[in-house]
Amino acid sequence: MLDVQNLTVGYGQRAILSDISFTVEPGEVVAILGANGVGKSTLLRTLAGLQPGLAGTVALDGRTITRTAAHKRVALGLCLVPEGQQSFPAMSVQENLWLGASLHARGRSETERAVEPVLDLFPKLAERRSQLAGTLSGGERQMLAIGRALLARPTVLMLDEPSHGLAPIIVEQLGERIAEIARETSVLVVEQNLAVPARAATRVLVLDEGRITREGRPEEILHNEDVIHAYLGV
Ligand SMILES: Nc1ncnc2c1ncn2[C@@H]1O[C@H](COP(=O)(O)OP(=O)(O)OP(=O)(O)O)[C@@H](O)[C@H]1O
Repeated sequence: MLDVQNLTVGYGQRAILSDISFTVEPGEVVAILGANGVGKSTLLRTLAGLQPGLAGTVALDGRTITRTAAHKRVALGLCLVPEGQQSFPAMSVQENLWLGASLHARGRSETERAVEPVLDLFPKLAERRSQLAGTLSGGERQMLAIGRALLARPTVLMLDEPSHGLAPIIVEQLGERIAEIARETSVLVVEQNLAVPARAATRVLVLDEGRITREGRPEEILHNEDVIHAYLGV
């Protein structure tokens, strides 16, 4: 599905991550863990086509997209929800979702029908459908950002630190929703918080000093205190 081989990413000629290889298979939630500044956002931005890789290849469903423009990657099914929960603050929750649906849906009734599964997945958004997005809580804004991305019908959804700034109970709920999303859409999530991978990940990779240093099932990585201390500084 998503196949990343020997990817080197960075700024100018300065490599931040070197020789990164991994895959995301159908139905998987792959979590990439790493300390502040290790290059997690840089990796996702590169996969999304928002900045060029320095070396290596990226393929989606067998098709090489290493040099494909960002908007075309979205149309092919690779969607990024960046950190910061961007939506349109002066538009209501449902208007934000309608806009997300407009990539595939035609006309008002088709658009309204298209957003129903997202409102089912996030009942809080259904309750607040007429509220302005700018007045939502941080957790609700995150759900809205994920909901909008889902409306693009991605085959791989990439989430950049979705737990950032959220209360622990909301992070747990978010982890559960991500596990639900993975029944239809593969997920690649970068995190520092262990609660999201603990609830949703099928595989965990650890980034340290520019490389993937560990890879395993969540129970192998997340309960290994040496790994957690050494690589995440928590
Ligand atoms: N536009 C840029 N130009 C040059 N260097 C950058 C740029 N953006 C990020 N960096 C540097 O690249 C490194 C990795 O940054 P990145 O934001 O990818 O890390 P991160 O793992 O996502 O961090 P955090 O967990 O703190 O969000 C950092 O040293 C950062 O200062």
